[in-house]
Parts: sequence; C-alpha cells; structure tokens
Amino acid sequence: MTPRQTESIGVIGAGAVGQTVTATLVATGITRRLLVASRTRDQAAALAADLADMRQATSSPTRPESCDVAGMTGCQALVIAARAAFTNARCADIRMGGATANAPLIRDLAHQLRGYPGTVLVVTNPVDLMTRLFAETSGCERVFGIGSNLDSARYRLAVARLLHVPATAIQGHVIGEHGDHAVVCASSTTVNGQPVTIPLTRVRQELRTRPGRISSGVGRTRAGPAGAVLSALHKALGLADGTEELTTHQHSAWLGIPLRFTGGQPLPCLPRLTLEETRQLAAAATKLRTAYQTLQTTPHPNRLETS
Ligand SMILES: NC(=O)c1ccc[n+]([C@@H]2O[C@H](COP(=O)([O-])OP(=O)(O)OC[C@H]3O[C@@H](n4cnc5c(N)ncnc54)[C@H](O)[C@@H]3O)[C@@H](O)[C@H]2O)c1
Repeated sequence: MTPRQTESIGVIGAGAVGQTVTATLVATGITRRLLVASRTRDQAAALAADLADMRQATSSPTRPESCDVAGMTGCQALVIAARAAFTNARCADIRMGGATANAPLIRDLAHQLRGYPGTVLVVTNPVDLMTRLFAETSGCERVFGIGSNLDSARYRLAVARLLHVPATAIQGHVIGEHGDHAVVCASSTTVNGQPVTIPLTRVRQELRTRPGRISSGVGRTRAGPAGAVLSALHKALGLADGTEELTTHQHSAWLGIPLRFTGGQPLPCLPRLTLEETRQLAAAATKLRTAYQTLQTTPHPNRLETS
C-alpha cells in the first residue's frame, strides 16, 4: 500500500499560485510540515499565519511554517511559484514575456538549492524554459515543469463539453510547450476507449482563450495550476501511481510529455503521433531550444531586481 502523506513540502513564492497551492496542501493534509518562503520573510510569515488559521479551522494535520529557501533542503519536494516584478506587455506568446525577468530569479534559487536531492516542481513561466534553467543551473535530478498537465486537464474538459460526454470518459494529452506551441494529441484521444473526431479548431480556440478569460475575471489563474501541482506531487512523491504531462528532458529538448509514475519513478510514455503532430512537437522543441540559447546569451544582472 502506498503512503498517503509525506513529511515536508516547501513552496517558494507567496503570490496567487503559491497561496492557492499552500491552501490546497493544508486542506488535503498530504504533508506533515509545509514550509513557505517568499521574496521577504514577512510575506512568508503572513502566509504561514493565514494557513495556520486554516489548519486550526479544519483540524488539518499539516503544520505551516515560514522559512528561508536555505531552510527547505530537507523537504521531500519543493514547488517554485515565484515571479519577478515586471509588466508583461505581450499580446501573443504571453508566457514567453516573463523569460528575461524571471531567469535571474530562477538562477538565484538554483544556486541556493544546488544539489538538492528531492523533487522540484517549477511553475514559474515560461515554464519549459524555467524548468530547464533551474535543472541545469542547480544540478538537481528530479526537476519537472507544471503546465502540460494543466493544458491536458483543460483539453479533456473542452472535449467533454463539445462532445457532450463526461470528462472522465476522455483519455488524451496536450504536450510540447506550455504556450503557443502546445501540441494537441488529437489522433490518440479516445472517449470510453474509442477513437473520436476532435473538433480541433474549437478545442484550440478554447485552450488559447481560457487562461486569459480567467485572468481578466479574477486577476490570475490559480486554482487550476494548484490542482495541477497537487496532482503532480501525488505522483512524484509516490503517494499515487498514474500519468502526468510534465516538462522534462527528452531527446535533447525540454518540453511537456506524459510521464507514467510508478512508486514515484517516472517513465516517458509518448502516445502515437501522426506526421503532423510529430512535426508540431519538433517545432515546439526547436522554438524552446532557440529561446533557451537566447536566454543564455542575454547578459544578466548579478543582482535580482524584484519588488
Ligand atoms: N505553469 C503554469 O501552469 C502556471 C499557471 C499559472 C501561473 N504560472 C506562473 O507562476 C508564477 C507565479 O504566478 P503568481 O500569479 O502566483 O504570481 P504573483 O506575482 O502573484 O506571485 C509571485 C510571488 O513570488 C514572490 N517572489 C518574487 N521574487 C521572489 C524570490 N526571489 N524568491 C521567492 N519569492 C519571490 C513575490 O513576492 C510573490 O509573492 C508566474 O510566473 C506565473 O506566470 C504558471
């Protein structure tokens, strides 16, 4: 039988996503200790106090504490949901707008956590680039990016609504970039195990516009990403077996692919792709490799500029 709880999880970044992830962890009680770090110790302490109220109100077994990043190295898993202060003026390829601003922050965290042996889930956008940057700078081995599993969840919801079937009946993945080069694996998608014709134009439209609709309505996406983090934590910590589409290193590229976790150990399980889907995945890999090279050659300040 798999255990249902882990000893300690750390969350870095006390903003919209960090707050929702930590509240979800307290509500579900999957960890005994929950360590919170953010740009300032006061911010982390404030969130830990709010979470302690939640713990008391719900009799949760999870004890929240604030700390510095250096105090998190004993955790089984870390979630990086920090974001530098910058204004994203992009209308297209929006997540890429954070690359230059968030790279120094991710490099700094990677230096502080060099050689950390646990699981790291990166949420910070553009997530495929930031996951690679964190992994290569820190030397950590179990680094995964959250994004394609959220895209896949949204995909299953969209298909369910368009085909008037329950979302639980749908098997299907979105892989590649968590962004404009996401690849919808329509050819391998099934409903109740049967192949179906996916209304791709409408599905793509829904995937493209959904995050923006959420953000313009409530400021930021947070509950969806928190769910994707929780689901990935369960698999990566060996609390449950199953498949998650996560950013990982695959064939000299870092992008989202399905990973089948058994006892916390991931095994890539790419579905069969058509020629067109293969071409799209290769285009995503090329885009991400080029963007990463550009990031590496962009001069970066030694000091972090955040506010
Ligand atoms: N991968 C996904 O699926 C997904 C989904 C939603 C959001 N995101 C990304 O997650 C990130 C966080 O989003 P958010 O809405 O919570 O942002 P936010 O601005 O609300 O919060 C960011 C937090 O990071 C903190 N921070 C800044 N510098 C820090 C540092 N050096 N160390 C520790 N903490 C620091 C800030 O003080 C703030 O509390 C963004 O990059 C966002 O684009 C990713």
